[in-house]
Amino acid sequence: MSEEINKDIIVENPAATEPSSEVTNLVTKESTTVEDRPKFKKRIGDDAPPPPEGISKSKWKKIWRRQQFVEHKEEYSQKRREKRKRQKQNRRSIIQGFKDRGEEIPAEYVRPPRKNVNQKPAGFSILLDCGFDDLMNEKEVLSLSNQLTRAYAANRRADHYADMTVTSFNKRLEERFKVGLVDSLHETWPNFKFVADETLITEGDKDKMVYLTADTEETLDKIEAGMTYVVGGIVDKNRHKELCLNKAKSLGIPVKKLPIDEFIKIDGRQVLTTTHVVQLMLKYFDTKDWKEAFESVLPARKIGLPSLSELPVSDSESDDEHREIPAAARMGEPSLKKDI
Ligand SMILES: C[S@@+](CC[C@H](N)C(=O)[O-])C[C@H]1O[C@@H](n2cnc3c(N)ncnc32)[C@H](O)[C@@H]1O
Repeated sequence: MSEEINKDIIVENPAATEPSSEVTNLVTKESTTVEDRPKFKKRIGDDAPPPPEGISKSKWKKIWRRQQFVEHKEEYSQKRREKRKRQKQNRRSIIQGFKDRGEEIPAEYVRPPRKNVNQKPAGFSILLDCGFDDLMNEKEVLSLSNQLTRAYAANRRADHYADMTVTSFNKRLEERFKVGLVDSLHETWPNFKFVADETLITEGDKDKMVYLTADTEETLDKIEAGMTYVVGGIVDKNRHKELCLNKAKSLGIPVKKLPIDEFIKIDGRQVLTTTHVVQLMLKYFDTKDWKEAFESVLPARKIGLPSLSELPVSDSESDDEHREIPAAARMGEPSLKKDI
């Protein structure tokens, strides 16, 4: 099980200390007594014992968290299932309440459809260059396969769909789809092909191609019909610096980065996940507004807004549905925080 899932598990902290004044201000002005104050959720690892000598506090937290997760895996899964069930029931009863009162169901309770029936072709192509199998470990290949399924889902929902192809679909990535993801029926996905080689990249018309990479000063201003955009299909925690830049250079393909600085301030590195890049391109093409695309696709924490776990929560489970979270998360897609 990935650390990603581990980190997302939050446990009630019965012995929670009083919230800081900064956080309290965010909560509610009426909360004056301790009993009134909303409960705070605490992440596993926050209550780790003091670190052994020679290990930093943050590293120790990670080790502790992983250990706790392994030991209590089944218990956590069970809690998660129960919580999801309660949330579902809660949501259903709220919706039923609106129906019973003959009121319109508010937008936040209406789930976006899984596929967009009014889609139009965008006229541009995306090549997901997955020729980096040898540079990933098993977990990263698995993560990449999940990212591809999310890229496909995004392409199904967008108002304009791109023509997408996964290249170098061989080795472990192919194996993963043929075994673990066999039920996804990937071979039947519309507008989403899988090819074993990379001739579409190596022999494509370079004048109509852009290889996207964070490692360049050239900025991509707009997404244009008729163009082919290559996005690196790799999860490497940026171990392999300038990998795609160098590949593009060696093939004579122009490189460009997303116009992040022009529109938002990103906390940390500007290397995004493959899926986020695809989602951003689709969103931009639909809206022609980079700011909106960045704000709706990237996780709040990444662009300097409070993340889910930092926000105070009330007793009501349904409050989870009202927090400020990116569109992708609102659609029930897992965070890609650790997936780059
Ligand atoms: C996780 S990154 C891969 C990082 C890898 N070390 C590299 O050298 O590109 C996945 C892909 O998303 C695209 N990408 C990530 N951040 C980007 C950015 N800021 N601008 C343009 N493309 C980006 C690139 O195509 C990149 O190969």
